[in-house]
Parts: sequence; C-alpha cells; structure tokens
Amino acid sequence: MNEKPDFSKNANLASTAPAFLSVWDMHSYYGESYIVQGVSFNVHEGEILALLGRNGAGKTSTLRSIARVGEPEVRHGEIWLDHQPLHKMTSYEAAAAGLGLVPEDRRIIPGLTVEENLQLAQIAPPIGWSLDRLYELFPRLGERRKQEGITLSGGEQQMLSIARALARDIKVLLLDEPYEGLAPVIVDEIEKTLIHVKQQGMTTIIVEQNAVRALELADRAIILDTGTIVFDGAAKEVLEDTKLREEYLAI
Ligand SMILES: Nc1ncnc2c1ncn2[C@@H]1O[C@H](COP(=O)(O)OP(=O)(O)OP(=O)(O)O)[C@@H](O)[C@H]1O
Repeated sequence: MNEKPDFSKNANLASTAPAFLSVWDMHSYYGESYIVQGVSFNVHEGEILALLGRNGAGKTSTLRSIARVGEPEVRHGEIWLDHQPLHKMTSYEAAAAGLGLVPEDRRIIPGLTVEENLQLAQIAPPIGWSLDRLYELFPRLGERRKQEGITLSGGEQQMLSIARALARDIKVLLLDEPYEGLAPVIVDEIEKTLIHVKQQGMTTIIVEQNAVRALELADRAIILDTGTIVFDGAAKEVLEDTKLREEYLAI
C-alpha cells in the first residue's frame, strides 16, 4: 500500500498538513562522501519552493536525490510524491511518476531541432503541454522551431529545457540553477514564464545561486548549510532578514 508515513513527529517539518511532496530524513552519499545529512521538508501543491545556500551546501545533491538520478545515492529516508514512494523508484520511474528535472547543463540533444527535442519528450505517454501551448509560453522557441537546439542562445536553451519538461505530464518541476549565466533581461523573461506555469497549478522547486531573484519568485524558502536545513519558512522572511542572508547566503 502506498500510504504516506506519519511525519508529524519530525521537528524540521514546516507543516504537519499532508503535503504534495514530502522529503523525510533523507541522507545521501557520493561513495563515502556524506553530503545530504538528514533533510526533511514538505512542498505543497502549486507552491514554488526555493532551495538556497552557499556553494557546496548540498542544493543540487538534494534536488538530484529527489529525482532519483543515482548519484548521489540516497541511503536513508523517504520521498513521497502524491502518495507515491519515490524513494523506491529509479530515475525513470520517478520521471514517469511526475518529476520533471531540468538539470543545470540543460541536456539539449545535438542534431535535433527545437521541435524534435520537444517531440522526443512526447514519444511516450503521459503527454503534457501541447507544442502549440509551449510555443505560446515561449514564443522564441516557436520562431526557432526548425533551428538545431544546441545552436540556441543560453537563455533560449534554458527555455527549451523547461519546455521539454512541461511537454511531459509532470506534477513537480525541479529546476537546477535556471538563471545561471543569463542576462537579467532573460532572467526576467524566464521568471515570467515560471509565474505563468505556477498559475496553471504547477509545483516547483528551484535551486538557484541568484538567491534574491529566486526569493522574489518563490513562496517558501529552505536554506541548506553543509547538508542540513537551517531555515524553512516564507521567502519574504529571508528577503527581510539581513542576518540570515549574510550568514547563509552571503547577500
Ligand atoms: N559527484 C560528486 N562526487 C563527490 N562529491 C560531490 C559530487 N558532486 C558534488 N559533490 C560534493 O557535494 C557537496 C555538495 O554539492 P552540491 O553540488 O550539492 O552543492 P550546491 O549547494 O548545489 O553547490 P553549488 O551552488 O556550488 O552548485 C560539495 O561538497 C561537492 O563537492
């Protein structure tokens, strides 16, 4: 039976209400390196959660652990998405269960056009947004649909990578450093699309070095420090707390 465990005794959790995505006491390793050291948090449906922290704090490792990508290896803990036990799944199964990981390197497939990259994501059901709907969200991709994906600008590649996740029927969008290396005007454009996607009911976790931009977008924030959670609360609270920002985010 895929029932949710009772997480209510765990002090780290922000809420004891049943969550859409629950991570409970997750510990992950790269070989002998112990990186994610007992992380627990909830994400509610339709919310944008920013996962923040200094370089090496364990943000990407936490995101990859949730996506079940193999490295790092989750050796302890549970991850539940809408009553499904992700911790028992492979990355392929977790993707089929509704996780859409947009990795930092974007993984555009060489030799394929923009449209072929999107079509490839829809090769098997469950299919998400239609191509027309994706081109409406990202007009630049529509204009460049016949262009080879890897020849796009950095910002356009990021849009394609997000569009490819949405092309599948996902429940949670996992974004790893989506703003990295992009000009502020492109960040504005991507931010607008993420707000639109949220308005359609999507749940999102964003890992981002650009903490201020991520906090402006997010409802909630979690701050990691050496693989443990040091803050879990409203994004606005972090923006307003100079001490917290200086101590853990250096901003
Ligand atoms: N493949 C790996 N093998 C061994 N250690 C790794 C590996 N990938 C990351 N680490 C280590 O895990 C720790 C956390 O890295 P992670 O990438 O999760 O941090 P981060 O908070 O996302 O940092 P950044 O913002 O710099 O990307 C770091 O000490 C890093 O050196």
